[in-house]
Amino acid sequence: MSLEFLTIKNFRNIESLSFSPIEGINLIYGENGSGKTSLLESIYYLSHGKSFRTSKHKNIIKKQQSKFIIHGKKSVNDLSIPVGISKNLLGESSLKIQGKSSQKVSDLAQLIPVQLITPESYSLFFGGPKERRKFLDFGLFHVEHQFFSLWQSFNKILKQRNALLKQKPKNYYDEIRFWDKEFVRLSVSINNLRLSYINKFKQQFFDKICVDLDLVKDLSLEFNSGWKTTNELTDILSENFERDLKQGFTSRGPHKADFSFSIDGISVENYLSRGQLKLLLYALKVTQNSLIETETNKQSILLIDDLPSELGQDTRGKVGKILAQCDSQIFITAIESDSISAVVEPMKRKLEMFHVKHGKLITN
Ligand SMILES: Nc1ncnc2c1ncn2[C@@H]1O[C@H](COP(=O)(O)OP(=O)(O)OP(=O)(O)O)[C@@H](O)[C@H]1O
Repeated sequence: MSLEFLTIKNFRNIESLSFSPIEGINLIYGENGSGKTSLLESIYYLSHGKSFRTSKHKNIIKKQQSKFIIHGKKSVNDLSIPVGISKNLLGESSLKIQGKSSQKVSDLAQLIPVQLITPESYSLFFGGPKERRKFLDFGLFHVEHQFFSLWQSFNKILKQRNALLKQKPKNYYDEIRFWDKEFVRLSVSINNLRLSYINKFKQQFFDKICVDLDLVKDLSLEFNSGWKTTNELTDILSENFERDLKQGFTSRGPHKADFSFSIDGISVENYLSRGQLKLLLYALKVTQNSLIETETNKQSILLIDDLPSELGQDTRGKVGKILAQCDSQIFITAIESDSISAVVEPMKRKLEMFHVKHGKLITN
């Protein structure tokens, strides 16, 4: 169930590169600016249909070239499924799965669950709720089949509701009241799926992934649905109607959901050190991948950019113990090939090293 082959053309500083990753740990190492992150970025692009570094496709296409191409083969139950994506300077994309053109990036995403950890990822704890919702919904997208279509339908209605609140056309009050029935129905369904996912997540996190991690001893995880669920959402929408009308958007609902971690009532971002927050982040991502793996039978992929950055030897060992808890195919970048030995040692998985220089793989 891993990515068994990858070809990249005209992506950042990579003119043409092909390689066969292994199912275990793939270490991509090389000097600053050699193309390590670009390689990870291409795998991320193949699954998400976008970059994690920029929203401008022109930045990604190799200078003086007209388009990039990423092609991969994913093994699924003894089948090798070819997948590919390309984009040109005009922003036109082409997406293929098993030789057939597709319009939906979500088909690619379903096939290849890819999560990313970068040195900046711990901002998940500091940033706004949007990032945390994205994290949660990534798991739901893979684990709960109905989630994606419910979420799409909900967003259509939310957009419509917000437009009515902003523009206030004739009869807007009756129209909003009409749409609110569906708004509430979808909100409750989405919230139920999220609650059930959070419960599974908590179990996996506390009872499996973090059993030996002192860091989480007094940790608690709180989920906020986006409205006070002890009250009916219909009543809450009515109570907030005047305020929503003034603001021009809907202030309560599953689009406002969030989760937070605290230790003895203090939020983790105000309590833990940066290294500890990074460790917690690894635990969250690994929990998510291992849940996807147990619930769906898919092998997921974990991309880790610049793993050694800011982590001491002891913490690297703890990262290794956490990573050992999932069966994901792992891609790690580092400048020095020997800098991740403390991480790899407790994982007890096969390791293959790939040396990148000037956008090319070189054999030592
Ligand atoms: N569109 C592009 N065309 C050509 N080269 C590019 C393009 N975009 C970025 N580059 C260059 O690609 C190189 C590789 O960048 P990348 O971020 O992958 O390096 P890295 O090996 O991860 O480095 P570091 O260890 O410093 O993070 C850089 O020198 C960058 O300037």
